[in-house]
Amino acid sequence: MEMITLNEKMLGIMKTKPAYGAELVEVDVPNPKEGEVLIKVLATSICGTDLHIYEWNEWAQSRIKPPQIMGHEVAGEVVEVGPGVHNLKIGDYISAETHIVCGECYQCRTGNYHVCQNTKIFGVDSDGVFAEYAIVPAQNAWKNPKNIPPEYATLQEPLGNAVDTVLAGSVASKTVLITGAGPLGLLGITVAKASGASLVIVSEPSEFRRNLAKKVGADVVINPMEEDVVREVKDLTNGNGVDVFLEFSGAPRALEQGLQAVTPAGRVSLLGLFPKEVTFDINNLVIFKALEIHGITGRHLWQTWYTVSNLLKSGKLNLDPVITHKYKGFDKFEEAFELMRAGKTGKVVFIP
Ligand SMILES: NC(=O)c1ccc[n+]([C@@H]2O[C@H](COP(=O)([O-])OP(=O)(O)OC[C@H]3O[C@@H](n4cnc5c(N)ncnc54)[C@H](O)[C@@H]3O)[C@@H](O)[C@H]2O)c1
Ligand SMILES: C[C@@H](O)[C@H](N)C(=O)O
Ligand SMILES: [Zn+2]
Ligand SMILES: [Zn+2]
Repeated sequence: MEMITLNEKMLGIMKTKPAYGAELVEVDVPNPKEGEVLIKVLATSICGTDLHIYEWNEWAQSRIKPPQIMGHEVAGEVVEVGPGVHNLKIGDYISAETHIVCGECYQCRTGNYHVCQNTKIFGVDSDGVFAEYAIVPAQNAWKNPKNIPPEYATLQEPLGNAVDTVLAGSVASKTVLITGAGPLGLLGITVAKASGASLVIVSEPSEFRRNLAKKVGADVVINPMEEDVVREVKDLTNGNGVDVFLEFSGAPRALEQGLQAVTPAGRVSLLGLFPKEVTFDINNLVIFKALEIHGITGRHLWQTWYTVSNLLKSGKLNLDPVITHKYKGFDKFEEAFELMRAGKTGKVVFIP
């Protein structure tokens, strides 16, 4: 095993108890076991899932077992390599695919790792990366080029969600409606523009996020609380409706409007998670329109990481306006979570 001298203690944001919030605690720097590496965290970002864990919603109560270090989006440098790791060495810069798949179930053995029946999520089902150091399973590491800024490299995992949604079909030269300009919708906008969409229309109730959507590259923004989304979309597309509808909000009304606004035989990709069952006119809005509909979950693992990495290297992604908050250290983590809760952020990044 390769080793270098490290601090013995580290600061980390820990879900210490089954209740609202989290605590900044000092804990031992962990040791990598068989098949694992220890990284020094260079940047880490907050995902909506971390917010749910922070808020301790129903899903978090059923899944998370405190005490646990939170966080799963990361860019780091390998500082210690555990036994049996041959693909990584000290000094490598890595990020992490968060879905740990079994490789043995029907889906894995037929190439559908993104829906592995035994998926464990790193940072959700195990300690995560909101800390100065973190353990990453070597099989889930993605090697980063050294010239990618850590605050971009940490966004690759959620960028993968956006890539799978936007690029589940072609967008080149097409007209696109995106509903929801939260952190993921914002990433979706830049992926769609970088991939050649001719017109990106964004529906988002929050003025703050509509402004961000504009800065990221949306051609037109609509406030669905005050404007008629379907009429606006039809007016902008010669009455035809958009070629592609990408749902990033999880709002039932947005789903219905998008299905109305997409052109017959158009493509629909659904990433947003709805709070409960949704009712809509499936005959007229899906079947008679002959829509192509995709459910999107996670990423198509490495295939998606290659696409994300190529997009980053192309320099075509406009990520700076998406990163609205950058914190040095974790001291102000409560402020960061509360701002995110209030919808007053794009992506929030910590530089430990
Ligand atoms: N399928 C997956 O694998 C996966 C992975 C990660 C996140 N998600 C889901 O993706 C969605 C987006 O994630 P996020 O972090 O950006 O969430 P978010 O909650 O920050 O963003 C949702 C946005 O939708 C907007 N919105 C609300 N009602 C709307 C309406 N009627 N029309 C248009 N927009 C509306 C909100 O104002 C908000 O800005 C969430 O539902 C999240 O749970 C899915
Ligand atoms: C865990 C979840 O937040 C993660 N971003 C995913 O892609 O599945
Ligand atoms: Zn996440
Ligand atoms: Zn599997």
